[in-house]
Amino acid sequence: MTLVSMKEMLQQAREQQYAVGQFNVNGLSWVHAILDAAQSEQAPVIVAASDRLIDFLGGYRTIATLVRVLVEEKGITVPVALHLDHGKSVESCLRAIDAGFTSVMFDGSHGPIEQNIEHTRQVVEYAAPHGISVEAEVGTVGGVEDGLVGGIQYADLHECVRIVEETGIDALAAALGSVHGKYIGEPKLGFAEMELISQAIGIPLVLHGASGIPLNQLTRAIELGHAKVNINTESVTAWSLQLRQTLADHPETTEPRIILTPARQAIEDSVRAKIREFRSTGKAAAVFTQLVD
Ligand SMILES: O=C(O)C[C@@H](O)[C@H](O)C(=O)COP(=O)(O)O
Ligand SMILES: [Zn+2]
Repeated sequence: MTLVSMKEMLQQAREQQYAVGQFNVNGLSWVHAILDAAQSEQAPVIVAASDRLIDFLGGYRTIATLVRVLVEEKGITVPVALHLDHGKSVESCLRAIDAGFTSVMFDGSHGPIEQNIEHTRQVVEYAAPHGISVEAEVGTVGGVEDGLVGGIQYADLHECVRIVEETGIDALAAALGSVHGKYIGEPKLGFAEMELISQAIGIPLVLHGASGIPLNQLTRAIELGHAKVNINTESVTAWSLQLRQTLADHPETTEPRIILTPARQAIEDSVRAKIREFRSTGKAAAVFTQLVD
């Protein structure tokens, strides 16, 4: 299966009130684990590389080639989108598209709304003719984002409507109380604002900072239009806990396969559990129907 844009999979998910998981890549183990979990669950999936990690991962072309080839080599048949997460500039989004990413997020949420709209529009103008989906962000997700610690700033309804209408994006991350990284205390999402924004924009919402959000709040957010849910902290936590455990259990070993295989399995188990929570298990076939229509 070739990589696909996330447009159709998110429209379908929004209509049927489930969510497609976006799982961030932090190394080769993540690509294996995410693809294997999605395939075994027969779920559409979004494999994401965060712009802040592109150099660490070897550059846009390396990531795009790796994911594309691994999908082929593993015989993955479920729909897979390769997404640039938190794209820092118009240029980085364009470079990702040229390298073979099938979806990009332009994150202009730290600047003024006029600039966010203008830059997002430039990304959409380049992406749309290539069949590439675009996500934008309004408001500020709390916690560590792009290496900066910041507070939560709720998305403004009118800014959300403007960015959708003036740019033609496929999905919107509207910050409504979620936090990147670990939550201190119970997360409290703004469901009243979420309902208003979802109805007003009429396109899929994206939930950033979804690790650690209790299932009841996650389910409500999905029912209110979140068709894409981003997970990184839960998978890196599962990976690092297992890695520490394996090293403690086998202090004598220097064999990478022995050290890394259980950690990769821990990521896969964590991704599989999230796919089930998002109710996207078994939805691959339905997305295909939409893709050929
Ligand atoms: O860490 C990154 O660069 C990617 C994340 O921001 C991702 O977009 C996300 O929202 C994951 O949230 P988390 O798992 O709750 O930290
Ligand atoms: Zn995020």
